[in-house]
Amino acid sequence: MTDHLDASVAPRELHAFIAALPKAELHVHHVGSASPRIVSELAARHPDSKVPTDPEALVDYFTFTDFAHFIDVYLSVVDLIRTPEDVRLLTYEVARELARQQVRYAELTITPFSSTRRGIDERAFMDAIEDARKAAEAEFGTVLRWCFDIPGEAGLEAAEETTRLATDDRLRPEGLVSFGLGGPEIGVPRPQFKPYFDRAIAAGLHSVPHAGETTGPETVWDALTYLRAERIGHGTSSAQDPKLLAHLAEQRIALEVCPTSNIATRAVRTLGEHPIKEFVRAGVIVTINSDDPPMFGTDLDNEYAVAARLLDLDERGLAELAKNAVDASFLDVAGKARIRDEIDTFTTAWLAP
Ligand SMILES: Nc1ncnc2c1ncn2[C@@H]1O[C@H](CCC(=O)c2cccc(C(=O)O)c2)[C@@H](O)[C@H]1O
Ligand SMILES: [Zn+2]
Repeated sequence: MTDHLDASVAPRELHAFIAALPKAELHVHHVGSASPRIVSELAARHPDSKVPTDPEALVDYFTFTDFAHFIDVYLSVVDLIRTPEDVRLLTYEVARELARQQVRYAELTITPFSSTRRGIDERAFMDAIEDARKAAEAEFGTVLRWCFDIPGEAGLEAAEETTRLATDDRLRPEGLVSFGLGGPEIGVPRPQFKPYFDRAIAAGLHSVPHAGETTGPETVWDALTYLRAERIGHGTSSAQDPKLLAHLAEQRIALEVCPTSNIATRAVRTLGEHPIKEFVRAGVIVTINSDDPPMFGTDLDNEYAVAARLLDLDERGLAELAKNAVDASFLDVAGKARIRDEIDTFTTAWLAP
């Protein structure tokens, strides 16, 4: 990423603080978190794939000309995940990477339709993610929860299948807490997904669609009105609509901001033009997230460093950002209090003379 607001300009002590700060991650995709090592290993196992087997070649492969190109490449990686064991390994390794960054709690967006339509047995899929979740919590101490998302461009068949997998009591995994909608927004109107979100919400799931990443603020309004969104994935274009910003602030609907993602997919031209500062100025709750970290050459720590630069934050400001994510999460009250306390204790100790 070449930008004059490169996160590497943040002082070294601030990087060390971020690396050790206990955090929560609310917007990170399962397949989009596959490390270069895992991607190249899977690519070598499947020589029919166009994904490079050399981790270094992946840097070029993960350079996107626009959002549509990003989704194309994303799906070529989805194609590499073919067995329940691939799913289990991927999930476990994602948790390891989150734990390395002191992530105590993460809501991982999973697209089960993409796996079941490629022939992975639905029962085996659920068992694989749950097995990895439990192992990760026991071994790394990181608590994982799932958001199942509809790949909107795949149509209402995908919506039906995702809703079924998320609401059928015999299938729905214990770790599932929310329901989302991802993929391209252009030509994929949000209102058509209302009946599916209604069913998911009735089954006790929280609504967290992507909106306003690649289209205007009207998509964010649609996500609020039709899909009853409790948080918004990205919501970048909300900055174009002061009434929307005021509404998000007043209703305490948090935005899941992923700065580097927005540059990598070319949703935003440069980091300097990213509207995160306008969100904060308008009183909107901002959380910092990594989206598809290896594909965008980033990780959650780097996103916090980017945020520190864009918002001119010191350690206390970064701790407040980390607490925003805890508060906006779907953890229970006791779970939130535990991580908030940990953040406060850590920050106080770090800043003590
Ligand atoms: N920044 C992002 N913004 C939005 N979404 C993002 C982002 N990053 C990752 N995603 C993921 O991409 C998927 C898209 C998958 C998709 O469009 C599709 C279309 C047709 C067929 C199939 C298939 O599987 O056969 C899939 C989404 O569901 C979402 O989980
Ligand atoms: Zn996303």
